[in-house]
Amino acid sequence: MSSSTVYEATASAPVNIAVIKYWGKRDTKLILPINSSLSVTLDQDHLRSTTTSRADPSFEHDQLWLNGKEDEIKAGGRLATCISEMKRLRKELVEDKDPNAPKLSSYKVHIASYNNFPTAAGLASSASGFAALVASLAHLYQLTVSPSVLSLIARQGSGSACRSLFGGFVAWQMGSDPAGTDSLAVEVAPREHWPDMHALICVVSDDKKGTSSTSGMQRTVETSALLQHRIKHVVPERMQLISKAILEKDFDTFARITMADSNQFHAVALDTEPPIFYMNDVSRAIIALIVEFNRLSIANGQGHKAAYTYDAGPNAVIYALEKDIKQIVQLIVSYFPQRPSEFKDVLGLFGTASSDINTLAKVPEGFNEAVAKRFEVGSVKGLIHTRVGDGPRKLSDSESLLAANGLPKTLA
Ligand SMILES: Nc1ncnc2c1ncn2[C@@H]1O[C@H](COP(=O)(O)OP(=O)(O)OP(=O)(O)O)[C@@H](O)[C@H]1O
Ligand SMILES: C[C@@](O)(CCOP(=O)(O)OP(=O)(O)O)CC(=O)O
Repeated sequence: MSSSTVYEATASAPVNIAVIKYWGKRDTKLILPINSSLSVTLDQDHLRSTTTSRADPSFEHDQLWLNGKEDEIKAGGRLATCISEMKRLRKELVEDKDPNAPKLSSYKVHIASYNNFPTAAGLASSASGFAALVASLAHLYQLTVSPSVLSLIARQGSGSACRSLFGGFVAWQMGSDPAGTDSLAVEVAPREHWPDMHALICVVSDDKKGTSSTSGMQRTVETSALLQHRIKHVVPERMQLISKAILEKDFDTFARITMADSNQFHAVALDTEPPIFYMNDVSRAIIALIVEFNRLSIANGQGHKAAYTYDAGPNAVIYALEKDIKQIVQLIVSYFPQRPSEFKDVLGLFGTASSDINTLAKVPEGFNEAVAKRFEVGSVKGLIHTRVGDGPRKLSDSESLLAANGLPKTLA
């Protein structure tokens, strides 16, 4: 190849939201968890990180820009670890075997990434972000390795990121090797297995910056006795039961376990010294609505029709089957009126009538309206309707985020 060859690749990666939560590390440097976890990958047509990586002998440092702003790559930090691990794979798997392969592992990289949703707003941007980083470097370095191998590296960026290397329903097996070689993500089922699994994300206003997942989970490991019970006696059985429920498309069991595990995660947060609160009054009101909604559907012989889950923040993610999502949106907006412009009917749920979602507010027949008070406009500041999605995608050169001079296009 000529000296003007551009070595570059662009990839996008999805967000994932756990139904069996990862909370606690046995090794903080390698990011090895104290329990296995399981998640649903969300559709990157709606929420995604896109990353372009370029290797060039003229670059002086490894540099990364996130949403157009340079993010420092600290020596020994998570970004530096992921980049150096990917360079190591390039050298071992490609350059050491083929003397003609360009020595890309010795070049510095420029990386530009863009999240199409708010970064660090509790929407798992670190998960899609590190998965997109690893996926773009894997294409740049022409590595023919499985997503599970790449998940070993994404894990060292942010634990939950390892699950975003697959679409569909994904388990992160905790493993037992102290070096972490068996702590990786595996596919439980692809999205095509259960495509009518949908999700409604309720973005809850949150002015205060809470406790980060990284520091919060370490405090829980150090101080919570309840966490020891959870990891020994609760999670292993739940992993089995929810995997089976997914394989059998048994939504009722899936929903029961999902909600129980979210509740227990927030219980171990409360059992931490000093206690950690991630949910607020809005979060708890959404729980009350879903519990009452399920009480009705169980009474009608249909079992659970909705499952809430909360990560390290007040936002709710409600999993439900496609056929039930419309009713759930109508219920949520009757307690949490929306600014008309905020609701994006991305999946065309309401057809043309969706210009003001509030006109469609409705509670189901027999619903006990006293289970929660009605909130002000903006308490839930946005609803995102999405569904189970696929794993990282390779994008074309025309979607590159880097300009010819090696800087992000937004800056060039
Ligand atoms: N596209 C990206 N590329 C590389 N790193 C990213 C990207 N997006 C986010 N990150 C990293 O993740 C950090 C945000 O992660 P953080 O855990 O604080 O928030 P979150 O992932 O949105 O929320 P949570 O993990 O609690 O659900 C950013 O500061 C950045 O370091
Ligand atoms: C509550 C969670 O979302 C916690 C995610 O923690 P992170 O993966 O953000 O933590 P680090 O490994 O320290 O980066 C549960 C989950 O996603 O399983």
